[in-house]
This record gives sequence, structure tokens and C-alpha cells, in this order.
Amino acid sequence: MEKKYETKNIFLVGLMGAGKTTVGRMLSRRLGLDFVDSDREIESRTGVNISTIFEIEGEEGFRKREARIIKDLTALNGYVLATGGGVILHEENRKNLQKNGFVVYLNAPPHVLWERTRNDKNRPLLKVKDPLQKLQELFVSRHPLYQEVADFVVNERRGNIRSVVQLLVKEVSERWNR
Ligand SMILES: Nc1ncnc2c1ncn2[C@@H]1O[C@H](COP(=O)(O)OP(=O)(O)OP(=O)(O)O)[C@@H](O)[C@H]1O
Ligand SMILES: O=C(O)C1=C[C@@H](O)[C@@H](O)[C@H](O)C1
Ligand SMILES: [Mg+2]
Repeated sequence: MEKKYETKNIFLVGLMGAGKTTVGRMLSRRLGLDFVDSDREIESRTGVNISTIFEIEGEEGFRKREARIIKDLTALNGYVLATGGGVILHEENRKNLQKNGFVVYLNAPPHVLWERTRNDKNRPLLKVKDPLQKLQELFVSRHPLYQEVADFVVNERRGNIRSVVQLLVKEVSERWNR
């Protein structure tokens, strides 16, 4: 068995609205694992929301906090971790993810992500005049990094969260039972 599968962890990566939190929570229940969301963990450690961290410390300050949390969370065992959309920007994060668990890229085209996120307010990078264009730019710059870090890629399945969860249950069960 590959060394990384000695730990039972699943790390979900992908852009804002890809379904990391929704899929992650459901998947953890199905597999009897714990669930943690790195954005929520940053908020509970700091006591403020993500937007406030961006306002006070800028994106750079947020990324430093994120890297510390990712280091801590990837060192655990038995977790489904929903990461923040920009986690793959730091090489250290990519290494920690790859080393310690099964990394899944939830991929969906920018217009789908835009539909899913347009009514939410706590995504500072999308507080711009044209959030769809912003998502398109982020997709172009990040897609190769998500691909690079991923052990498995889920392409958009026409709005069906359950089928994504089902597919992932099958994939990890095959790996972990080897
Ligand atoms: N495969 C899917 N089909 C349909 N709707 C979905 C799918 N995945 C997620 N959604 C919906 O899209 C919205 C955003 O999903 P979610 O919050 O899980 O994304 P996220 O990847 O955690 O985003 P962020 O990086 O901003 O935290 C939710 O309302 C969720 O129900
Ligand atoms: O895509 C991003 O860079 C981000 C996504 C969110 O999950 C948060 O981590 C934050 O809003 C930044
Ligand atoms: Mg989320």
C-alpha cells in the first residue's frame, strides 16, 4: 500500500462553489469520518469571519493563517477536510495535502460556480464588479494547480451532489481496502 493511504484522510480542493463543504460533510457521514472545513477553522480560531481577515490583514495575512491551519489539519487522521479555494497557491500546502491523504479536485466550469455563489456574501475575492469574470480568471490560473495536487478529479455531474458523494465513497473504499 502507498504510504499516504496509511492515513484515512480525504482532502477536497477546488474553486469557490465547487461543493467542498457540502460534499465533504455528506461524505464524512457516509464514511464515518470526522469533518473539518479549513475556512471555518480559521474563523473559529480568530473569532472573525474571512472577509474581516482580508480587510485587516489582506490576502497575504489570510494565506499565512491558512498555511498554519492546513499544516495542523493535514497532520490528523480520519478526516474529510474541505479546504479554502486558494489552498493550492502555496507549495507547502500542496505538499502537506499530497503527503497525508487522498486529494480530490471537485471541478466545475466558472459559470456554474458563479450561479452557486452569487447570493453568498462571505467570499471577499468575489466582491468585485464582475464576479463571473473573476471566477474565469481564477479558473485559468488555478486549474493546473488543482490538477497537479489531485489524486482524483470529479468533473461536474449536473447538479447531483449525491452522485458525487457516491462516486467518492466507491473510489476511497477501493483504495483503503487494498
Ligand atoms: N454538485 C453540485 N450540484 C449542485 N449544487 C451544488 C453542487 N455542489 C455544491 N452545490 C451547491 O453550491 C453551493 C456552494 O457549495 P459549497 O459551499 O459546498 O462550495 P465550496 O466549494 O465549499 O465553496 P467555498 O470554497 O467558497 O467554501 C451550495 O449551495 C451547494 O449546495
Ligand atoms: O478561492 C479563494 O482564494 C478563497 C476561497 C474561500 O474558500 C476562502 O478561503 C477565501 O475566501 C479565499
Ligand atoms: Mg466551503
